[in-house]
Amino acid sequence: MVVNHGIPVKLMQQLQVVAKQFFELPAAEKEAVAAKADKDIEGEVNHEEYTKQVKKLMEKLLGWLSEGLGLPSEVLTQSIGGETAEYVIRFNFYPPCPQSEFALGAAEHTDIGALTLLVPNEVQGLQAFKDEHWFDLDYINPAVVVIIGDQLMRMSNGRYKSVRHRATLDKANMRISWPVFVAPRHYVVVVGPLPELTGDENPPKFESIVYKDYLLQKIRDWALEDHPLY
Ligand SMILES: O=C(O)CCC(=O)C(=O)O
Ligand SMILES: [Fe+2]
Repeated sequence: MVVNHGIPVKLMQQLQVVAKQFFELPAAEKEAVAAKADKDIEGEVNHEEYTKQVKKLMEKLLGWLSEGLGLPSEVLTQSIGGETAEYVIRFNFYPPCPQSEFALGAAEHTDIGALTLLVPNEVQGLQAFKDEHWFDLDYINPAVVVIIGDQLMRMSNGRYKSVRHRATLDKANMRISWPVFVAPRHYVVVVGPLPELTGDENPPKFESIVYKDYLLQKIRDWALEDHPLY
């Protein structure tokens, strides 16, 4: 979790307010807003500014993670395609569920991309799997949760591990989370262990493949495991 992340707290609060308003709209209006390519929402939240700040933070973290591997800071960002890397923001809405012990908001998974920055609202729900147990990630305002994804694990030849995580439902409150994912654009970038990290003593633990093929493989595996796709 990072706290001094540089994303203005006011922007994070605006996101929360607007997402809540959006969720509370009747279904038909929701569709109308979505169809208008977020125009109404854009009026109230400075999305461009938010995206710019998140990208800056993402690049800073990728820089530190590169240095953590003993490599120049730009290596990881470059390896996912530099300026061509794809940033995707998702809004997850988890309605209250009185029988929350029988359901999950998001089934367990690892994130497919390189790195995820997640901002949750104040309702606890995110859990990470470690040492054979699920742990609650406590909500810390205004922290941003950093989740290592599959591509970072593969690029680092396993030195960074992608984190299994899931989201539970709250009995009484709606939970919202805003993850921003960074990943290569599907068709062009080959992702695999960085050559600087492999050699005779460190054979590659992962195959180098085009990101799109990795995605397809993962979706196929999920389908075989009967994982819900979302
Ligand atoms: O809502 C959460 O806290 C987790 C969401 C998540 O893991 C995802 O969208 O990939
Ligand atoms: Fe996730």
